[in-house]
Amino acid sequence: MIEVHDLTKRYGRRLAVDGLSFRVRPGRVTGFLGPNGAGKSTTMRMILGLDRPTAGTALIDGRPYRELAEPLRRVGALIEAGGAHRGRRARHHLLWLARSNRIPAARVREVIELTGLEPAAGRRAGGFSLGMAQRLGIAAALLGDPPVLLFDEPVNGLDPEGVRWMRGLLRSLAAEGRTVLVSSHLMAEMAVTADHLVVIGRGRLLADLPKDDFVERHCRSYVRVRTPEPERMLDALARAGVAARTGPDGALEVTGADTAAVGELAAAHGLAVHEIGRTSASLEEAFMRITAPAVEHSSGREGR
Ligand SMILES: Nc1ncnc2c1ncn2[C@@H]1O[C@H](COP(=O)(O)OP(=O)(O)OP(=O)(O)O)[C@@H](O)[C@H]1O
Repeated sequence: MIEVHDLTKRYGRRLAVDGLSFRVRPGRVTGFLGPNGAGKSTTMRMILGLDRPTAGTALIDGRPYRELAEPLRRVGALIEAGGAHRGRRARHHLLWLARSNRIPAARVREVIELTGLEPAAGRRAGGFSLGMAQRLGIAAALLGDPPVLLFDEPVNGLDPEGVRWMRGLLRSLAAEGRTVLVSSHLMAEMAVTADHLVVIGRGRLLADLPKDDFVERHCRSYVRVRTPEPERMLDALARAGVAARTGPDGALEVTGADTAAVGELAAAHGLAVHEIGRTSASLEEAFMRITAPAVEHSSGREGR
């Protein structure tokens, strides 16, 4: 488990992380979401002891990172692709890491297999594609078989096959009962990968809830209906006491009535219907709506 309590980081006049508190539980993928500059990387760096908090605490299984004995066996992280010396061959990099952390060499073979790194294991890390560098970074993170894993924007720059592989890996690590925290600035990506969402903006917590609850709470569901006589349709709906509004493309968005009721109302008024169906606002729209104030505030204050 990861516990962040009142975590704050100030860089000069800029508050990168501002009194953040949340928990990351085992057995599920927790998506750590926020627009660019929201403070995700800074938070992860503080959890990993790479940055010192201005205030507050970040604990892994009840202890700060610096107090963990054999940290590679407690927590693994992919913070930036690779991390290996460019001239060093991938297998040698992993063997060196294993040796310096008293991890048996047999585990190196296992993580190479697990990450699909075999074809590149004998090559120098400097010539790696981003996809291979990511796999090497993940192999290193998994070396100590840690119960807690952090990934900072792991799908950035990956091709579709790499993205699919990464999603599967994150899900299987969580299914094994590990604590998995994954940052992203793309809601659509977390929608397919995460079970739980922690959303931040401008260093502050905006939402912390199961993904399904997020969808239910923020993704308004409505009946979309297109008719050549929208004004008459709006009038009929209003007289029936059903809320509706005109959407951006001219179709009507009706809430509080199901498809059948809307269709029957149209028929009763002799209105032609060209299109009708239930739809819901996308997760991406909901994410933009929630984080928009933080983004606007940020560009206003920082003059970016
Ligand atoms: N070492 C640093 N010195 C000064 N300011 C920093 C430093 N690191 C981060 N910041 C600032 O802190 C804020 C949060 O940055 P951070 O990288 O944590 O955000 P992020 O959510 O990870 O964004 P991104 O997705 O763009 O990486 C930004 O305004 C950034 O410019």
